[in-house]
Amino acid sequence: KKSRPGAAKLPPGSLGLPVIGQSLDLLGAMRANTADRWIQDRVDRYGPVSKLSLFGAPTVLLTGPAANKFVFFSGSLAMQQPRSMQRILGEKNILGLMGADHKRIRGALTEFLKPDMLRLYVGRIDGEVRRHLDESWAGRATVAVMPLMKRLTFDIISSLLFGLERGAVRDALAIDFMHLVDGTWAVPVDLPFTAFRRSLKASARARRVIAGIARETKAKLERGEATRSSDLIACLLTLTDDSGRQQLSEEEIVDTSMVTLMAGHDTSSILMTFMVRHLANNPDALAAMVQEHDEIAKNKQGDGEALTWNDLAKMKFTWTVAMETLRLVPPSFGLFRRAIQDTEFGGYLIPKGWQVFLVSSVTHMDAAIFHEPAKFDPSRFKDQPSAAAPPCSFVAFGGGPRICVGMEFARIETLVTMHYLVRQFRWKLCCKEDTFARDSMPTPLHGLPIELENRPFSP
Ligand code: HEM
Repeated sequence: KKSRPGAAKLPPGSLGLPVIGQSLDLLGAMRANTADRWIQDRVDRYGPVSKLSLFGAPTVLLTGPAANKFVFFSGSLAMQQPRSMQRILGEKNILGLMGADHKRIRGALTEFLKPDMLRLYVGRIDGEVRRHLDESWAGRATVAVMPLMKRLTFDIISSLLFGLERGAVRDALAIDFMHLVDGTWAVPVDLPFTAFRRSLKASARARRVIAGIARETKAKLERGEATRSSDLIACLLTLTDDSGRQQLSEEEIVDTSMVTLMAGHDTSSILMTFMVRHLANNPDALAAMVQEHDEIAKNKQGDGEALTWNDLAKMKFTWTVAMETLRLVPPSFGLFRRAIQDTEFGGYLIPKGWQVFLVSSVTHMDAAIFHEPAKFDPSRFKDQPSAAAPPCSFVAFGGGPRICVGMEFARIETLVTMHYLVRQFRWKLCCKEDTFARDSMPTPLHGLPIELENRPFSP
């Protein structure tokens, strides 16, 4: 029998110091890469549901597959994005929307990010990856992987979003986005010389550029020089409601583009960076990947022929390497929600207005779900690539109605990049320490410098 909300009691734990709570402790642990331990210690002490306070709000910390399912599907929880993020990405950005508004914008994004549409863009991604490797990797003795991957994923997403080719506009936008990301987790006080002020300025510049591109694209569509499948912005501009009116306002189109630019390059660059690191430490996995990609290359007409959708379908082992990398180093450490009404989980009350903080690492490192969880072992995802584990156990992309809408896109760009990387190069890590800071995304020491060599022999 379901108990009446209000009958349950608050979870165990302490709310800590006023205002500060445990935020500084947690942020410190994230920077020292001991946050997984920090969370596990709390779970050992209080169980999978406990209270604390983070970023100025009383918070319930949740971990484990049942908690994941609750957070992904509960109607009592709303998305919680930091105020700083909302100011920077725009008031109408999808992360802040709920109900019908969320559905409409998510529907518009899905129109563009669905496999049927994405298969048209494999060639364009292929071109971006090859050019990037030729210009920034080939012939160098050492490179820092993370900044290069950030630039590559930024170039790919801006090409697909706006058809924005290389050049001064794209370079300026890339720099604005670097500043913009710095302020998304800042205290949202607009004062001179703060990261937040710099971020807001970068955001305003980026928005002007995007609004300009939207106007140009609209004119091109009217003149018949662009079609709905030209790029995301053309796709958003051509969506109409039942009465034939444009579905999204200009503000919504700009905000949606801002989120997609940010969400669409920061996370996947981390995945690719950590794949490079894991492959350097795991020669067997690298050898299996090389075999997979050599096999695909054999069926191509010379070096010039771009990869196709069918080639990507053959990169099964490579995707297990990506999944295993995401399990060990999920780009988002945790997801935030807010209770919009009193609700209950695991016999405890989550009062209206409280924050919920869902941490994925406890699930990903649970030995009952993933045998020998500390071991890098792509084969655990072999038989059921997307669900080797029980439901809601692999949560790097979230789940439920707000599961990452760019998952398929991330898969494509990762597979294309890895194909050319393992075909062309061999590498060694320059830093032996296997550690990274979480800031809030995983950041390897010095951007992961590697020694690079051309692959001695490509069959
Ligand atoms: C390895 C790469 C990626 C990872 C690990 C990742 C992870 C996630 C996660 C965990 C969420 C859910 C957040 C939550 O529930 O609080 C999410 C949502 C989202 N992601 Fe991704 N993401 C990746 C790549 C991308 C790409 C390439 C795009 C765009 C092209 C993208 C766009 C989005 C958007 C727009 C949402 C919000 C969806 C909504 O609220 O309905 N992501 N992502």
